[in-house]
Amino acid sequence: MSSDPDAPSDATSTPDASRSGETLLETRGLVKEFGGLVATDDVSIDVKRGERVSIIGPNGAGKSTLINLITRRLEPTRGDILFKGESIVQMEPHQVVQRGISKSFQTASIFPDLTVMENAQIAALAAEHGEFGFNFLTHRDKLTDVHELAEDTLEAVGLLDRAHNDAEDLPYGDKRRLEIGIALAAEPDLLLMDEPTAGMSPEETQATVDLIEEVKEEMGLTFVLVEHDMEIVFSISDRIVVLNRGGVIAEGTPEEIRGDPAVQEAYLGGVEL
Ligand SMILES: Nc1ncnc2c1ncn2[C@@H]1O[C@H](COP(=O)(O)OP(=O)(O)OP(=O)(O)O)[C@@H](O)[C@H]1O
Repeated sequence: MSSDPDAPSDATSTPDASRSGETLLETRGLVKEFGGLVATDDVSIDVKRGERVSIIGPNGAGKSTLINLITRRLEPTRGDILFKGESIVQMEPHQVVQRGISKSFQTASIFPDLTVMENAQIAALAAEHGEFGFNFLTHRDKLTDVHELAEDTLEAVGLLDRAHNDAEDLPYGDKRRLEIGIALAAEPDLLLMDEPTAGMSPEETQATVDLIEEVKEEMGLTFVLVEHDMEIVFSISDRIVVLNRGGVIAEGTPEEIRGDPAVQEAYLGGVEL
């Protein structure tokens, strides 16, 4: 348990969630080569606790590759990734999740035949047990925790009234909300989102953006977003990192990025953002 008197009291916060300003994630000289192709070219970025950072760039710029390196789905060719000051490049993907990095919109994160509540419970159970294994003596308390966590998660993403529907019967936008919920059930410090609004109607997109804002406010979450929709990027980000051909060509606040001629040239061929 936390002895930090400043620690927020809600169940979803970690004991050190109040240390905003601390660097949570850092990549150092990160390189990923696929054969002769340099997909990630010497990328050094940092993300502070509580920040909302968007990664933008043209098709093939290396955005998804960077996310997949951070989640350890891809092996870097060179460089280091630090999370809470600890190198994670030798870790397995599940260990990275345990350290507090969660990615939403992973393919097939939903079990379609199970109810919304069962999906949330499985995610909460995985978060509770993780690599620590199953402890028979604490089974009862753990299960109570899991039920509460699943319920809190569904409430946070606005799906509690659909808890007993089969996941496959949810409308598309609600499925994406459930995916966010599944990622949140792991109680991450850092949420990575790769194109969360892809394939959504304008209404669903707005609802998802509102949800991301709510979650950020309620949970004090730090997130890194890959998104093509510039309206979303400019409205939601504290800071924007621009990639082109694997390298960082600009970094700054939405205002700074909007006025950056190099970004306009590289990213949109000179069209004003
Ligand atoms: N597994 C892979 N094997 C070989 N090349 C790859 C692989 N994954 C990505 N690439 C290449 O690396 C480069 C960066 O791809 P990546 O998917 O990271 O870009 P992106 O910025 O996410 O693009 P998009 O916006 O189109 O999703 C591209 O040239 C891509 O073809």
